Amino acid sequence: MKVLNALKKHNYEKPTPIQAQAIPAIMSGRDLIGIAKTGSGKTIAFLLPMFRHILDQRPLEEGEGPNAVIMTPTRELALQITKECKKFSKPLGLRVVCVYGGTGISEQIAELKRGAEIIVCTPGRMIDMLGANSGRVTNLRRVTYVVVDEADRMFDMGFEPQVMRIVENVRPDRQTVMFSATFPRAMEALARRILSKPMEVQVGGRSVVCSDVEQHVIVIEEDKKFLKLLEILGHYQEKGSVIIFVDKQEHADALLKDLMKASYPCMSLHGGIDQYDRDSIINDFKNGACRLMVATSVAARGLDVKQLILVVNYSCPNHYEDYVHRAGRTGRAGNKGYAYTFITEEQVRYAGDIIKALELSGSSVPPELEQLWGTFKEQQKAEGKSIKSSSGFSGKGFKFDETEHALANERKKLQKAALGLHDSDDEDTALDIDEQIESMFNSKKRVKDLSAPGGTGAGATPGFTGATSAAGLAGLAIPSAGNIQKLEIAKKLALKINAQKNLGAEAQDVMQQATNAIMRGGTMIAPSVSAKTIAEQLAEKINAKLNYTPVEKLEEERQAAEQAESIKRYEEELEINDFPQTARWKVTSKEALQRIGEYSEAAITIRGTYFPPGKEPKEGERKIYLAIESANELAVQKAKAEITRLIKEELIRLMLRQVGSSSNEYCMSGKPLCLAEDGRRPVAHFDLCSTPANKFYPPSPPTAPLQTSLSHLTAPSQGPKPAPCQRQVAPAPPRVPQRVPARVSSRPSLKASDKPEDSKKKKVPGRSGKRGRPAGTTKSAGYRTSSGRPLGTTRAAGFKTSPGRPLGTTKAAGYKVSPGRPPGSIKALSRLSKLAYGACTGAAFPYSAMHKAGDANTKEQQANETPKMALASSVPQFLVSGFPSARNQKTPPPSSITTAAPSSMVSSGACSQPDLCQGDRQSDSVGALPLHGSVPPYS
Ligand SMILES: Nc1ncnc2c1ncn2[C@@H]1O[C@H](COP(=O)(O)OP(=O)(O)OP(=O)(O)O)[C@@H](O)[C@H]1O
Repeated sequence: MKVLNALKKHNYEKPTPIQAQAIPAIMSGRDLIGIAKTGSGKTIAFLLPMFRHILDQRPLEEGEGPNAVIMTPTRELALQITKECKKFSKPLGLRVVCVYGGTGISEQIAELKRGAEIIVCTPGRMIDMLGANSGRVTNLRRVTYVVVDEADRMFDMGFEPQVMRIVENVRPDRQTVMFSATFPRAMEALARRILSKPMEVQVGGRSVVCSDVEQHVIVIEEDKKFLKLLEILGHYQEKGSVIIFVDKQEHADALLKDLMKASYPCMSLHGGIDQYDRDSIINDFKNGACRLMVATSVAARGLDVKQLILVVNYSCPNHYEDYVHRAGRTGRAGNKGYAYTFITEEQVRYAGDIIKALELSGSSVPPELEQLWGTFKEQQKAEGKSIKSSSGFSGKGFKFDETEHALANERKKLQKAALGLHDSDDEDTALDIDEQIESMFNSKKRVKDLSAPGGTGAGATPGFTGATSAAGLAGLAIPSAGNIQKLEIAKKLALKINAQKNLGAEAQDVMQQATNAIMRGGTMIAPSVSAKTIAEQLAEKINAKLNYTPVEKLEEERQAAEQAESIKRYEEELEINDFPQTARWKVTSKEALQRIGEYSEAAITIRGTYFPPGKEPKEGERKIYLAIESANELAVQKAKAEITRLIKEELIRLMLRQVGSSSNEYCMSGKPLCLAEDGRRPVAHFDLCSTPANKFYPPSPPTAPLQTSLSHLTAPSQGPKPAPCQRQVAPAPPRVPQRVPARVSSRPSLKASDKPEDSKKKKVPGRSGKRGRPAGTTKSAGYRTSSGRPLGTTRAAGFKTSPGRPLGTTKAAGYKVSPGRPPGSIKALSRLSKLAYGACTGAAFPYSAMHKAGDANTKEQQANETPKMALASSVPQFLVSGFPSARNQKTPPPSSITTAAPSSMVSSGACSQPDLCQGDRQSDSVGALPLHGSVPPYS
């Protein structure tokens, strides 16, 4: 009833087609992929079933995390969904928190601590939150409903590792739903890994421009574009709001200035703008305070502005999906809209996608565009080149310009490598990393057999013999401290066998006599053989001939095998000395060791000494290594796999950073990114995982091309020493050898240079304060507030400036620059680095470790936390009206609902990527349940 009232209040009179079909399907408890055109109301389609789902759960208790998590690719979209969600959550008494990057984390932490049933988030900040305050801010233990909005984008470059990391830490029998207007098949296959037997609801075409959008494409010369824009604006501006899309941040700022000069008040929105300003720009645009906005594709998805009448693609979109989403900012919720696209002859390679979009949506293709494309195709054919579709998801990623495109490709390859997904063309990258890690580990394995004094060390390697290897009985004649313990065990075994056989001392067998001799410390003499032993041996011979095994012997063998098994010890050593410092930190910190130990149930110790590059250990010394030990071979393998994963993740992060630095990247001083003296980038630079203040190093020599080999990360630099940097205030940390105690269990005592960054709290004198505040000044010293406003002024007082924008200037004056970045400089590469960040933080909470870390009742608790399915009877009547049989049917009936191929179909060739389609979860009871059933408890 409360939902119904809210629907009425916001004039939602009847469900849109996607809502009518997706809502009952989700309420039946199934995982779902929902595809429908832009502006068709997908948000409500996943929100309404979510409220029902949450209301069926027991209330949250103190310290418990949310019931539902909604993930989106952009901050603006996260805010928009939160707003939409609040329309319903307030009357229902549910709490929503929006967790997104670029803004103060403390407010979000405070909100989360108060408790929230729903979190709407961007994945990167969500990972931060999960790791914050040792997981005490929020957790995923109560999450049973997960939404991935704009799912294709979320599984495109950049977000996938983060999304996966979050989803993998939610209980496996969760309900997961995904929505988008575009969903290329390749992306869908990837996304299906987190779904369980999903239904697919597709309304209209798969990736088609909404039919309410009238599309126009104009082939035009670059220098005539602005005049044409003014002509179009003159026609449409007074009818509603207008958004103009450009390809780059600097183009957005330049066009903004030109439009201001032409007396069009406008704003610009792009990734280089401070998040506080981005939020207020969106607000102003949505409420009509400003009706003209120049934006990059950051505003292409999800943005819902009711009165938006016109979209102008001032720069031609460089992939199909981008075109569909940009055009979809208008013509929403049944309203009419217009989209104009400028394309120059130089951009002819994008013409194919535009033609495809026009054709699929039933619009006419202008003859000059067709002609341009035809000529291009012929040219390509003559040159023997093939023409590919520039879908954003066929390995090309989300392009800004050619350089960024190349960098994005490299990033994508590395991310795929991290996830173990290989394309034919990037297979070598993944293999390279795995092989190189394995070879750098220089792994040494051994199995210690402690079941008998003469036990052999299987797979023993040089340097591993000694106590455990049986060097013959003669070798055992001088018992060492090590073998006394083992001999003791052997003795007990022998005594036990004798007791079972009821043999006297005179009937001791050969081994027992040998043991006694050893324990006495003397040399072994020839064993005396009793008549009973001889009789037994004879009996054994007869039994062997008759192929008969006495029952007692069988039992005895079983017990012996059990005993032997229980005292086997598996060991493996992984050398980590030559990995980059941060990679070593990742696996040697106290928390990491503890976590890996808990997860794998193996003991991990740090041994040896760190040797810097070029130094070799002397005799008797060993380079730093991790020793994994367990009585269970599987535990050792698990620990090794986790260590490898952590190292790989860190190496990939470092390589991604290298990708970012292989172009003009700006450090906070506004100068090109500086490298450390050894040619590496300063560790803390853009590294949001580490807490120390930013380091400033001398400007780099010309950047080297990207290398996917690990050698450049580990080998010392040969390059010339760069000139001193004006802002250099903190020298690179000295690389000194350090000794690590021979056996350190969970608390390694590492020296400063090998300690995790966050443990170094020392402030370097003279280092600048936060947000570019000069050292020594504080906020209260009147310098400025955290958002760049002079102290004492309020936003309302008209001082709402971004950091760096001169006071009194307006956003529209084009001064909106991020701190330290010169106006007009692009920040896309730092954004790439930030995206890479997910690869580094997310590892902190493997599912099992997280659940183990909780209290002892975790499993019991989880069993009680069964996600109950929402009942179809709760579907608001108005929603069901367009869908009358929804209440009584087990599966939604309309023919437009296509149920996704079950695994059996997949394996029979229904899908080209069966391995991906089958998903990780083999069995899922949710999908198989009838409409009114309930999900079995998770245990
Ligand atoms: N049943 C309904 N009746 C009327 N308006 C609706 C209904 N459902 C949603 N809307 C409105 O339609 C607009 C578009 O909805 P929404 O943003 O959910 O679309 P979308 O499909 O998610 O679009 P995109 O693919 O661009 O993200 C919103 O303004 C929303 O309030």
